[in-house]
Amino acid sequence: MGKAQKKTGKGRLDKYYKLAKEQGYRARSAFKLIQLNKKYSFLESARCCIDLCAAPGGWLQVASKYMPVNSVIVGVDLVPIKPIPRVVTFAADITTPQCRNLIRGELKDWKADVVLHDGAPNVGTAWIQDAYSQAELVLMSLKLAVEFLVSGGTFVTKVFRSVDYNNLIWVFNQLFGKVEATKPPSSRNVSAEIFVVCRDFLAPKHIDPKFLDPKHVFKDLAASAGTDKGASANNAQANVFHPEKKRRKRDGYDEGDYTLFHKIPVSDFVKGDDPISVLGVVNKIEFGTEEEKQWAALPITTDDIKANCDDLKVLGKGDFKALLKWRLALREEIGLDLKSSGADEPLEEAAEVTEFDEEQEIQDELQRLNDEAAARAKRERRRANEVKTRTIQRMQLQMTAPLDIGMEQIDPTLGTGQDDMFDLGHAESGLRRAGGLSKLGHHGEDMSDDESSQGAPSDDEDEALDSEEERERKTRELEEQLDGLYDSYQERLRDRDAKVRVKAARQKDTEWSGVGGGGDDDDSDESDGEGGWEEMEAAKALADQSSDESDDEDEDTPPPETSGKRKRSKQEPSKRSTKQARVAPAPESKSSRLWFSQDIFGEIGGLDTIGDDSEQESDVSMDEEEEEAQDDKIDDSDDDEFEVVPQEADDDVDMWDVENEDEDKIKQAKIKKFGLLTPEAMTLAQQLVNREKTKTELVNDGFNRYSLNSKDGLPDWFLDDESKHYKTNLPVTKEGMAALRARQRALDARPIKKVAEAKARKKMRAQQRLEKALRKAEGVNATSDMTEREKAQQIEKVMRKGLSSGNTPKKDIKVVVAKGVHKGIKGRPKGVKGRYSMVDARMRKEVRAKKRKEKANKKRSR
Ligand SMILES: C[S@@+](CC[C@H](N)C(=O)[O-])C[C@H]1O[C@@H](n2cnc3c(N)ncnc32)[C@H](O)[C@@H]1O
Repeated sequence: MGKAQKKTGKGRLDKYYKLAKEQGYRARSAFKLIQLNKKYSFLESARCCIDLCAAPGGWLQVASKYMPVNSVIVGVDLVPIKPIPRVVTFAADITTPQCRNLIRGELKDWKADVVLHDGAPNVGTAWIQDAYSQAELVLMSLKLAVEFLVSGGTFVTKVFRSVDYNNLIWVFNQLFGKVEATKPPSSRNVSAEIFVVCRDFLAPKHIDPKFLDPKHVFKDLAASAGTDKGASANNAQANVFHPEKKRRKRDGYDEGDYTLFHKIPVSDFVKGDDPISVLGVVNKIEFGTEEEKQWAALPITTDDIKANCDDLKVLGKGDFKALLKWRLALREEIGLDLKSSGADEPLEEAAEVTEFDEEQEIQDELQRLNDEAAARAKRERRRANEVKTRTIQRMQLQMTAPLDIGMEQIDPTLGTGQDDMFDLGHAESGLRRAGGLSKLGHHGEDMSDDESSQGAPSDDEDEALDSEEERERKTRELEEQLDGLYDSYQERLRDRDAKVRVKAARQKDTEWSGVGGGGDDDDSDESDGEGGWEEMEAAKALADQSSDESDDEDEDTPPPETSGKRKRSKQEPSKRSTKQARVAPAPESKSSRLWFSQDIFGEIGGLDTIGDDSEQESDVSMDEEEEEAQDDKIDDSDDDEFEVVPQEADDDVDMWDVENEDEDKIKQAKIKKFGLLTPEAMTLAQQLVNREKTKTELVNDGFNRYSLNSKDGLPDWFLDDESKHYKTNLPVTKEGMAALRARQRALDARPIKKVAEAKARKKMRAQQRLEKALRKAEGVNATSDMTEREKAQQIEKVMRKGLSSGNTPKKDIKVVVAKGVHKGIKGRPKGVKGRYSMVDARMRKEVRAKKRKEKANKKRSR
C-alpha cells in the first residue's frame, strides 16, 4: 500500500484525487482527515499526534498543516515515509512491541492528544479475511491509543462494516465518552470503510486486557447468544412488520446452513412459541403429516391461508396478520388455547393476545416514526437542494471556488442521505421548484423523482411550496440570471474569439442583403427583428404618397397587424427595446444608407431612422417637443402608423437618381465604392441594375415565413439562436458569382506589399540618379575650358548614366589559366579577345596568404 500505485481503475481518478494533486497532498485520503477534522475539530487544539499506518503521509501532511506550529507529530507505517517537515516517522509494524517502544522513545513522558489510524492490511485475499485483519488492526491501534492517549483525547480509526463492526463499537464505547461513526464525502461510496471518531478518552486506571484481545472481542461478543439471537429475532420480526423492505444478509450464511430456502411443518408454526420469527425467516409452511392435512381441511383454513403458507416471501403485512389470526383460531380449534370468550381464560393465551396487541402497537409506532423520518428527510433534502442550486449558480457566475467540495455532505449509510454537489438531478428539482423547469421543455415528465411521478405534491410539500407569486418571482429571478449569464457569455466570447469580433465588425459594415433578409445581420436584430418588411412598408407607403407610380397591388399589401404592431411598439416600448435604450445604437450599414437615400425617401427629409423603431424608442432623451416636430413632418394620413425622423442632407442622395443620364455609371461607381461582398448582394445588385427585378418583387421577397414571428418577451439568447437559423435563402446567380470571383481575382493579382515597396525603392533610386546626372550636366555646361562639342559629349555620357537602371551588366572577363602553353607568357595570350585575367593556382595561394598576414598585422598594431 505504501508504495505509489498506479490508479487506473474506473472512477479512481476522481475530484479528490485531482484536488490532492493540485494541493500537494500525497494521498487523496488526506481529504478524509480534513473532512473529519472539519466536523469534529480535533487537530487545531492538539499538541501531540500519533498517526498509525501513516504511509505515504497524506494524513501527516494534514496534521502538520492544521496542528499548532510546535506540536509533536509521529507517523508509523510498515513502509518508510518520505520526510515531512515537523514530523517524525518510523518504519514499524504497529502490532509489535518494537513499534510501541519506538513511539515511547520519541514521546518520552508526553501523552498524545490525538491518535489516528487509517490502516489497511496488506492482504487483499478474500473479503472476509481482509475485514477480519482490518478489525484486528483496529484493535491493535486501539491498544496503542489507550497507552498513549491523554485523558479526554481523541482516537480516529477506520473500520470496515463487517460482522465485527458492532463488537468494535461496543469496545470503543467502554473506553470513550463519545463514539460516532461517520463517512466523509471523500470516502468512496463503494468502499465499506467507515470512520469512527472516539472522543473523551476515559483513561480508566485499569483496562481489562480482554477489551483489546481480538480473540475475546470478536469471538466472545459475536458468540454471545443473547445478542446474536436477539439481532436475528429483530431482523425476522422486521421482515414481518416491513415485508416490503429487502434486508441484505451481509454476514453470509449461518454455520452449517448453506441454503436460502427454508420450510417448516405447520405444527411448528402453530405449536411454536415465536410465530412472528418463524414468519420472518421461513419461506414455506407445509401441511405434511396426517394431522396437518386435517387442519388444512378445516373451514378456518381458507384457500388464501394455504396460498399464504406456500410462499411467505411474497406476503404483505395483511397476509402475515391473517396467518397469525388463523394460527390463534386453529390453536383454539385443536384445544391448545381456550376460547377467548371462556370465563376462565388461561394465562398463556392472555399473554399471546397481549403480545399481539403489543406487536400491533409497536407496528403503529414504527409506522409513525417512519413517516416522520421520511418527512424530515424530504424537508432536509429540499433545503440542501436549494443551497446547492444557489451554489451552482454562484459557481457559474464565478463567485465561488470549489474549495471545500462536498464538505457539508453526510453519509447515507449513517442515515441522512448523501448528495453530490454536481448532482444534476437535484439541481433540476431545485430549478423545478423555482418554477424554472417549465422553461426547459418537457423534462419534468421524464423525471424519476417520486414527487413528480406521483403527480400531485404531497401535503408537506404543499406547505413548503411557496405561493404562486413567490414562484413567479423566482422564475423571473432565474430568467434574469440567465439573461445576465448570456450577456456575460457573449462578452467573453467577443473578448476571446477574434472571429466573433471580425464577424461583428463585418456585420456593422456589411452591405444590405435583400429586403428583410440577412437573418444574422445586426441591423435586423437592432430593429427588433421587424427588419426589412417593416422598413419596406414604411418606405412604400411614403413612396405611394409621394410618387405617381404607386400601384394598386402595393396599396393592399400592408398587413393590419404589422402597422398595429408598430403603433403599439411606439406607444408602449417592449422590454427588449427598453433594454436597447441602454446600449448605444450601432451605426447603420452603408448599404442601407445607400438604399434609403433614394429620391422617394429623400422627400421626407432623410430616413435614417425609418424602420428602426427601437432607436426611436430608445431615445430616452428625446423630448416631447422634438417628437411633435417630427410628427408634423409626417403625412397626416399616416400619422397613426409610424413616425419619421428627418435626416440631414447627404451626398448619397443622388444615388439611384432615375432622372440622371449617367445612371448606370453612377450606380457602378457607387457599387465599386461601397463594395458588394456577398454573392446574394451581388446577385441582387445585378438584377436591379439590369431591371430584372421589379419593386413589387423586391417587396414580396422581403416577406417570408419568419417575418411575422412574434418576438415579444422572448429572451435574447433565444432570439439570437433563432436568428442563426430562421433566415431565408436569397437567390444567387451564376453571373453574380462570376462577378464576385472576377473581383477576387483582381484583388489576388495585386502585388503584395513587399514587392510594391521594392518597386517604389527602385523608382526612388532612379529618380535620385537622374537628379544627380542633371546636376552634373549643369556643371559640365558651366565649365569654360571645354569646347561645345566636348561639353555635348560629356553631357550625353552623364545623362546616359543617369537614365540607366544603375545595374550595368558586368562584362565577361575571360579567365586564362597560366599553365601549359600559357605558362610564363607575358602580355595577351594568343587567341584571347576582350578582357581577360591570367590565373595561377600558386599565385592565388600566395596572394591570399599575403592578405591574411596584412590583416593580422593590422589587428596587432591596433
Ligand atoms: C490507506 S494507507 C494509509 C494512508 C495514510 N493515512 C495517508 O493519508 O497517507 C494504509 C497503510 O497502512 C499500512 N499498514 C498496514 N498494516 C500495517 C501494520 N501492521 N503496521 C503498520 N502499518 C500498516 C500500510 O502499509 C499502508 O501504508
